[in-house]
Amino acid sequence: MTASLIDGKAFAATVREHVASLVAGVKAEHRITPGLAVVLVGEDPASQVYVRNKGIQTVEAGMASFEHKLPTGTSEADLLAMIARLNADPKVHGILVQLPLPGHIDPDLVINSIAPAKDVDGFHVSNVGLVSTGQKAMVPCTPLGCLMLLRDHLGSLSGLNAVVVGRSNIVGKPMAQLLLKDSATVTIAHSRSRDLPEICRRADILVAAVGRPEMIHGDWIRLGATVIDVGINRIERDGKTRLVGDVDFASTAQVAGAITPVPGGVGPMTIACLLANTLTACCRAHGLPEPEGLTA
Ligand SMILES: NC(=O)C1=CN([C@@H]2O[C@H](COP(=O)(O)OP(=O)(O)OC[C@H]3O[C@@H](n4cnc5c(N)ncnc54)[C@H](OP(=O)(O)O)[C@@H]3O)[C@@H](O)[C@H]2O)C=CC1
Ligand SMILES: Nc1nc(=O)c2c([nH]1)NC[C@@H]1CN(c3ccc(C(=O)N[C@@H](CCC(=O)O)C(=O)O)cc3)C=[N+]21
Repeated sequence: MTASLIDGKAFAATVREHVASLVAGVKAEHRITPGLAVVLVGEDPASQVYVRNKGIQTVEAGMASFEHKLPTGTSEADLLAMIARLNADPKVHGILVQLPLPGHIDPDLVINSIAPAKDVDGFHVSNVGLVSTGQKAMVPCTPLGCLMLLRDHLGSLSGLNAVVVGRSNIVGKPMAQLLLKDSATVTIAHSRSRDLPEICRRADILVAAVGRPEMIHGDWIRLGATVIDVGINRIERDGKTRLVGDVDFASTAQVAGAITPVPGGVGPMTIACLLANTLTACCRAHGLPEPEGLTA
């Protein structure tokens, strides 16, 4: 069997177009421009690339982009003060603080200082609680993007065995919550799990969010499974720098029914969902009808 490709890049483009057309409507009818503030502390080159891409795509969708680049040595107090200003700024509907933060700053403290209604990453404890109890929330962008791809590919997830490899607060745990909400039977595996290949072989849906290049092999995959590869790993091969996922694409594509590529899979969906969340936050802030089809 040869897997079909789940084209996240193309799907993300349709999500961004949908967002852009709704943004145009909000601007024309209500004279409101949705705004996203992105805060980057430090010089991490990968983070700089992501932040630049987010800024470009925000503007392309017709929204306002506010980028705040702070030096590595910025104190926690100064960062908290900046977030307080953004919380109070009516032009800012969404706030994203790029992770990871430098070691002297407590990420939980920073994330929980963002106004929950502006927390477009969905990382604030109150959004975590709202998602896990199935209430209206800001849903984390990467898991939301994965869910959109899965629903588009499979229709219903009800009753399917889903295995999430990875239990981070930003990907694994919220992914598991969303799969559970869609009535999948969910297993969360991690570095202490025994016999990971055997656990993965039970999966109708396998979501890999590990951060280990090409760790998951084709012989761990159930025939016909749907594989979502969240991993973004930069490696050296044949003297070139390449981007690979947490799944060994070549061997997995022989067995799976469908698979997301890296690049061009989950990554572009993450940014599309960030734009969608910013529009949703803007509509909620102004009492406008909730945009349809953009959240979980
Ligand atoms: N496409 C996108 O938009 C995004 C991609 N990513 C990528 O996704 C990947 C995961 O990110 P993130 O969740 O932040 O990473 P973290 O490092 O926070 O979490 C990794 C998880 O994988 C588990 N793990 C590590 N090694 C193993 C192993 N050998 N076997 C089983 N489980 C293991 C860890 O287990 P334990 O808890 O026991 O340590 C942990 O739960 C990375 O490649 C990252 O770059 C992240 C965010 C967005
Ligand atoms: N507060 C916060 N929120 C995040 O959502 C967040 C974060 N911090 N820190 C880092 C991770 C990582 N992340 C990615 C987003 C897009 C791509 C993406 O678009 N990737 C392209 C390729 C990009 C390239 O070539 O480097 C692709 O997969 O096709 C990847 C990774 C968001 N993250």
